[in-house]
Amino acid sequence: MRMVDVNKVSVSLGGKPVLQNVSFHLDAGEIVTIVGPNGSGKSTVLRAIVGAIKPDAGQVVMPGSLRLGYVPQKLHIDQTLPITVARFLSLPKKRSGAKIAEALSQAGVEGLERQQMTSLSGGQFQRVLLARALLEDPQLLILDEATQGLDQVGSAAFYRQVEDVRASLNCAVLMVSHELHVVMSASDRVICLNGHVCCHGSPETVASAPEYRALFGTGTQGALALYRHDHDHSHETH
Ligand SMILES: Nc1ncnc2c1ncn2[C@@H]1O[C@H](COP(=O)(O)OP(=O)(O)OP(=O)(O)O)[C@@H](O)[C@H]1O
Repeated sequence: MRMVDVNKVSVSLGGKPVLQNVSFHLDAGEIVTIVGPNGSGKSTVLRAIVGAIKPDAGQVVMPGSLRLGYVPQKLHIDQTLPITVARFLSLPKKRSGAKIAEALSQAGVEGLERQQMTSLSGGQFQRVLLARALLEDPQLLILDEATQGLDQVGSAAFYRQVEDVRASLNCAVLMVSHELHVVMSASDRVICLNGHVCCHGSPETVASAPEYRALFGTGTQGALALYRHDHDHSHETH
């Protein structure tokens, strides 16, 4: 089932063209990753999808009833502000203890309710943000650089959690990341953006596309193979 159609979208910001004629789609249950250099318009596409920006041309088509969950890059919580995880998850909407416990468990951080937000590790914090998005019971989960500040092992673990969430909720996932080899391996399809769609397809197709290599070099594919090996726990000889 078609979930989101980004149809020939162009956006200018501050008089500068940021997106030109960008088209792609997202089907139910798919994990799609947008990669691209700094300033290539990745966040702008997400903002157009969530309705925070109106395209100058083209349109984003999706069912009006679509439930979205959004995981931001980072959220700053004042170190002096005492707030527990359970309370944080009950803002702005009051949530039942059972619903909070379920979302934390789906995000892989069961039992954190009574911890202070400021005492969480980087990985736990991002998972609490994931839990917050899951409280919406999303049909589409959007993640914008959700693992900034985590090390590579932490990022890989986070994106594996996202794959588990997709498998159990059957939601579509659209994410943006700089960690090419990690996110690409967790994706069904990859869109390489640089103001326009440079190339798209399976992670392997994109990693070997000349347009992608021109932007990112050739280093990624080896890392991709390594991560896949790691991730599958397959032990065939290569
Ligand atoms: N409100 C704004 N006014 C003017 N220019 C903007 C505005 N927001 C973003 N831009 C510009 O639009 C371009 C694309 O920004 P965007 O944040 O979408 O890129 P990105 O690919 O997500 O970048 P990064 O990887 O650095 O997060 C950048 O050149 C940025 O400076």
